[in-house]
Amino acid sequence: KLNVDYYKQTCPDFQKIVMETIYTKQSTSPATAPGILRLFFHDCITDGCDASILISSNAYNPHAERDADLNLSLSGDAFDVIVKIKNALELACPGVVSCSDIVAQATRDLVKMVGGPYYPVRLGRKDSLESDAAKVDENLPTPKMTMDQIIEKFTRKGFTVKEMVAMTGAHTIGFTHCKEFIGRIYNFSATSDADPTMHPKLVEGLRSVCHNYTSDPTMAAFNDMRTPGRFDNAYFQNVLNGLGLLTSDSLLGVDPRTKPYVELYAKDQQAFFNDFVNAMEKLSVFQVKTGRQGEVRSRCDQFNNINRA
Ligand code: HEM
Ligand SMILES: [Ca+2]
Ligand SMILES: [Ca+2]
Repeated sequence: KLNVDYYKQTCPDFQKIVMETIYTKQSTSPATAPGILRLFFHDCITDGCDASILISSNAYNPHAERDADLNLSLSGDAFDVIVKIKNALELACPGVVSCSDIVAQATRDLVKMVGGPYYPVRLGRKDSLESDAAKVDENLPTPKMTMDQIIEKFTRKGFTVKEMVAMTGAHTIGFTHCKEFIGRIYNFSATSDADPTMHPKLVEGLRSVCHNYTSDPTMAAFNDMRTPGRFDNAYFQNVLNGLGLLTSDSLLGVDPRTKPYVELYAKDQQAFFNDFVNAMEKLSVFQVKTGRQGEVRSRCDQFNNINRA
């Protein structure tokens, strides 16, 4: 049903418009690429790649997905670039391109723009007719989960351990807010101030970044302090060197089910890119809606019937 040429007749400039808009946006706002990659993951893993995450709450639907706690830290730049692409597309070919296709295509283009691999994006998704904050927690992994719990979140949806590790290589770009790792750098345990598996230099650096995070909760650290803006395999090298930021990142380098992949990707970037591509192609078509299961929204943040609950 989905195919790469879906808009060839109906919106021939689709690819060009997405490409030009992301390029301008990323050049001025480097948080865009990591922001949209995370947004895409959160959208797809919660009932499929259907732009459910873009809906804004309103009086009829007061708890839309993006208002869930785990989605509050999604980057404003990511939502913004989607609005910009949608506006340009509505001028060129009104009512044709779905928001979910825009997110999928823009994610691929932005990953490529910051140094990541290219992969084909099949098109023809419809946008969701629901968006419910209550569905988020059960679907998303969190940094304090055990590896059993994290693996279960992914395998329940048909993703293998290898695909999970490859996709989490996304942490090679972007930021994490201090509150996500603060327990690792202060008062870790009765016997240790900091998580002993974390490199002392990283602990020191993070303490300085986060020293007043309670008064300024926007404080954040680079996920990959070595090449923070570049999509490469440095994340996996970090994980093996005690430079993983989240507890879940560090666990990937320890658990016998995930460690072999981390070791492979740390020394072979091409192996990481190949597995990332395969996993992202799979994620990109996860539970997509077609035909009457969805609609092409005219605004990405609203259902076409704005009274929809
Ligand atoms: C293994 C389970 C995972 C956990 C526990 C996890 C958790 C997190 C957390 C807590 C943050 C920081 C958010 C913030 O403070 O703003 C983050 C950031 C990020 N995550 Fe994950 N994540 C996981 C897997 C993934 C996957 C599979 C992807 C993509 C396919 C991904 C992409 C990202 C990106 C790109 C960022 C940076 C966002 C930005 O800079 O705006 N993560 N993740
Ligand atoms: Ca979704
Ligand atoms: Ca990097």
